Amino acid sequence: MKFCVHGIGYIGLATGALFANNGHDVVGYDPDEELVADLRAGEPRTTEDDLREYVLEAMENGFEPRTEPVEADCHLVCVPTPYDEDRERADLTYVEAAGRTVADLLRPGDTVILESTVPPGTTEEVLAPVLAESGLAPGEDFSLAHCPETVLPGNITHELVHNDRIVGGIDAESADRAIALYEPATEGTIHRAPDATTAEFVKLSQNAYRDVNIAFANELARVAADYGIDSRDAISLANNHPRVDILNPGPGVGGHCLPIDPWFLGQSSDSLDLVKSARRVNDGMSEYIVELLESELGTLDDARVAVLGVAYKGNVDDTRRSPGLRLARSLSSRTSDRRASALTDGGSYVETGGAEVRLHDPYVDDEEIDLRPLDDALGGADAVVITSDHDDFEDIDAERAASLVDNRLVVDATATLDAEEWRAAGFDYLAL
Ligand SMILES: NC(=O)C1=CN([C@@H]2O[C@H](COP(=O)(O)OP(=O)(O)OC[C@H]3O[C@@H](n4cnc5c(N)ncnc54)[C@H](O)[C@@H]3O)[C@@H](O)[C@H]2O)C=CC1
Ligand SMILES: CC(=O)N[C@@H]1[C@@H](OP(=O)(O)OP(=O)(O)OC[C@H]2O[C@@H](n3ccc(=O)[nH]c3=O)[C@H](O)[C@@H]2O)O[C@H](C(=O)O)[C@@H](O)[C@@H]1O
Repeated sequence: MKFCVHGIGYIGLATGALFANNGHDVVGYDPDEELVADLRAGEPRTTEDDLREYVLEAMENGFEPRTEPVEADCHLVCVPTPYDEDRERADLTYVEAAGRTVADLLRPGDTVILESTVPPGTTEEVLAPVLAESGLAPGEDFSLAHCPETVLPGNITHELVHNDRIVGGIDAESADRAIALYEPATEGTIHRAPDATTAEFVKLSQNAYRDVNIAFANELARVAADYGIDSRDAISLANNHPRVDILNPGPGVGGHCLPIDPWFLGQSSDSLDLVKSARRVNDGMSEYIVELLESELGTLDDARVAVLGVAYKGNVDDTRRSPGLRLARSLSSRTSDRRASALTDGGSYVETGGAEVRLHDPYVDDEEIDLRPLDDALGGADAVVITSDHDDFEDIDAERAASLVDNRLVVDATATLDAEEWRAAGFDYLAL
């Protein structure tokens, strides 16, 4: 069968490779010429070694990256769906643009599947009308379904094949057709949702659930500190109960999914309450760390803070909505304008006064972020904060760090370091 995947970033690339490695003829269309050229040169943009291998295997199996879309039996839409902070709505312009491209190529009998994460109702109310501009009727002349992607960055290749999938069609035949495509290619169970809107809702519920669970862990961390106990010990003990599974506290929730999908979920509803509170708790963690540092150091004026980790989580290079960058902004704006510390989005770090922040991250390569080598970041620091649980950070030599800093204080927000080793090197070691 012939596939055209629209958008071959993190998700489209992996999904295109999945279908190519399962015997289909797949074109990966992306307007980003550099991305396509890199791929054609055998350089997929991924830090995951097994995904790189999987994509290269797919290219040997005929997966073809192109800057032009093609006619296909199945169009898979994997374009970005960012959150528009000003309008407080999902930005669906990429979905609409992809829809128009598909409409120009659509033939009777084709199948269109939306994989991008979208607010409930998008497949039926936004994508279907755009596709209908082709002159073909959705559900009658062609099939249309939503099959949300659920892979975890860091473990994409495994989850691509093994995760269960949810498929919701705009009618029964659309769902049947989509299920028939995913079933032979994956080892997880394919679950049929009653309709596309339910499938969209389910995907957002999964991410909102995780966000709320992490918020609970973050709240427990703050409460545990008031009792002078270790929240992670307590959570680990609590999780021995057969029906309790609390996640880990940390410096806040980053990435482009967990912090925005709860807002997609509530886009056309006034009933979000707990989910909204969870967002506030998670976004408040950077301010909590600032206050912790302030109480330990007395003042942040003229303090130098080494923030280790600008990736949104461990072992990835993605800095979207990075808790480390958010903390850096809060620290650097602390004295000049407290309100600036309530900034909610990613973007590069801008110094505006307050503490001097030095950033280090061995996984990130981004010219717009002033990243320093480790020794430079630690040199003369009054405090060190760990904000990404990178494996590399476990190997930082505590004795060497002690010899570089001015003041031996470390806040290990991700519980990545060996506490005993850092205490033995003379550090005040604080975890969340
Ligand atoms: N990255 C992740 O871990 C996950 C992402 N998702 C969702 O999948 C969707 C895609 O996300 P990513 O792959 O991370 O985004 P990405 O930004 O890595 O890739 C999207 C690609 O689409 C291309 N594109 C933009 N407009 C296009 C158009 N009109 N036609 C064709 N291509 C176009 C871009 O050039 C880009 O290469 C989003 O809705 C996201 O929320 C879902 C699960 C996991
Ligand atoms: C329900 C679920 O597990 N969703 C996944 C999530 O991927 P993502 O990488 O964003 O999730 P994550 O590993 O929980 O990380 C998100 C953020 O949460 C933080 N985090 C995570 C777990 C934890 O116990 N404590 C914590 O603070 C991380 O450090 C990070 O800043 O969102 C992805 C997506 O939808 O894009 C989705 O495909 C993935 O399966």
